[in-house]
Order: sequence, then structure tokens, then C-alpha cells
Amino acid sequence: MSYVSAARYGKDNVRLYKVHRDEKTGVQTVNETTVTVLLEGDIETSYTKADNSVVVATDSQKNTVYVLAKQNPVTPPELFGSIVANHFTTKYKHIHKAHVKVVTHRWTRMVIDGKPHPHSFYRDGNDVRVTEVTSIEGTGLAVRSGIKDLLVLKSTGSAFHGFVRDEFTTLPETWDRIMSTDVDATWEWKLFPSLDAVKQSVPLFDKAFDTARAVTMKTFAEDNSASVQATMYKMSDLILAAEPLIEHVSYALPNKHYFEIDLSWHKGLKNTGKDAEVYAPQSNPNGLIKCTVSRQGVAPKAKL
Ligand SMILES: O=c1[nH]c(=O)c2[nH]c(=O)[nH]c2[nH]1
Repeated sequence: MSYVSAARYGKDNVRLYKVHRDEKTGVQTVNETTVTVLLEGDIETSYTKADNSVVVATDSQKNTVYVLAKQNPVTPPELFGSIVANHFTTKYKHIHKAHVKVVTHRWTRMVIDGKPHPHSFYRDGNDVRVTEVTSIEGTGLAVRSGIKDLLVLKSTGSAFHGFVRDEFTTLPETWDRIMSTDVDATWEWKLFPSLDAVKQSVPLFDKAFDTARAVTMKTFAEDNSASVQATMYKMSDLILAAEPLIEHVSYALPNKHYFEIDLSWHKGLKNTGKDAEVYAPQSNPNGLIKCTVSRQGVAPKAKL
């Protein structure tokens, strides 16, 4: 009649904070993340036969995250995610895949009277660093890193013209528009055959994150954009060029529209075209433009 064709389960929204206290200098360093664990394996009978003997309780999964956070470094998140994912596929014979997502929230050290403060931090942006690791038994660790919710806007330097015009088209062509998006960028690393291989690459992860964030902002700011599509391709290409171990870069960019407002009805006020100053930001609908750019010679990315 029916069968379980796909199943995974685990703990979502495991919030985690870890502090490092440097005893010599008194400087403290903090890290706050939200972790998701999802396990796959020989677990069908827990669905079809109420067989809980195959269930590693999600409560135990949460406890495991806390214990591993105490016993291991939690940064970079690619390493911590790999440690947690690898734990589940090695500890339990019947668990063949473990998906671990680590969302890192920003805590930036305060500068007080020109000096970095030893133990005070502030949230300098709502963007988060997202790392997803899948430990695949007998294969290795698939690691995907990214930035999410980085809200950016440029007030000029963006055009959109030459698109299909037919009986469905009302959008005027523009050579100067506002461009705004919430950046969602991910980059996928060449498969790591083991946890040791991830450990050997530790210095690359923060470097790649800083590069991707900087490339995204610089390209967004400096590109004379023909479209969201053309700009996001340039960003992806630059990230691939900067880090040889990255095989795929994906962006998903909402096009957050700002509409001109015709105010000519009020005493002939000019507020369109080159006279536009007051705009109406739109909440919805919005464009949504996605792409994955892969290194030449690398097969298209696998769906995990
Ligand atoms: O950069 C853009 N790409 C599109 O595909 C598109 N479509 C649209 O209406 N405006 C835009 N802008």
C-alpha cells in the first residue's frame, strides 16, 4: 500500500553560546549559534511499526550538541558542524547520514574610547553565517557555507532594459534604478573524505567567508549592473577564483523593488525619471533570482 521513501528527524533550533576566557589577558571571546541536527538511516520502522528501538531521541541529539560544544572548538562553524555530523554517523551503526546546520549570529566586539573592549559586544547586522554539513557514512563530509540576510541597497548604478516586450509587458525600461536585495549566498566545498581532512582545511573557512562577504559587497557596489542575474554571476565567478577548494557558488537574491511615484497631480510636481527623489518601497511581490555557478570541469552540484 505504502512505504517510507524518505525520512529524517532530529532537533531544530538548538541555541548555543560559548565563551572563551583568556586567563592571561582577561579578554573574552563569544560565539552564539543555532544548530539543527537531522539524522537518516535505518529508521523506517520507527514510522511504520512504532519501533522506537531505532530512535536516538531528539533530546539526546540536543544533549550531544552541548557536550561536543564543551569538548571541542565551536569555530569555525564548518569544523564544529563536521564534528557533530561525524559523531552521529560513527557512534550509531544504523545512522548513515547526519545533516548539521550551524547558524552563527553576529557579536562584534565594542570599541570603547578607541580600545577593543575585553567582554562587551553588539549586534552590528542581522546577517548570519550559515554552515551545513552532511556526514555520509563511507563517503565523507559535504560542507556548504554561506551568508544569509545581508540587506544591501544601491541608489544608482543599476539598469534593466532590453528584456522581452510583448502583450504582457508594462514595466518600462530603465537605465537608472534603485537596487536592493537580501543576500543569500552559499558556497560548496569539494567533498572532504574525512573529519581529518576538514581539520586540515580549518584556516580556509574564515578566509573564504570574509572573501565571499567582501566580494559580494564590492561587486554589488561597483558593478554597473545590467540586471540582478548579471551581477550575481560576477560575484559567483570571483568567489570561485579566490578559493580553489570551492566547487559551486549559489545566490538567491530577492529583487526588492522601489517604485517611482508620479506626483504630477499635485501642482505639476516633478518626481519621475531624472527628477525622482521620493520612492515607494515595495514589500511584495518581489523578484527572486537564483543561480548556481560551478567550477569548469566539475559536475553540476548534487542535491543533498
Ligand atoms: O534585474 C532584474 N532581473 C529581472 O529578471 C527582472 N524582472 C523585472 O521585472 N525586473 C527585473 N530586474
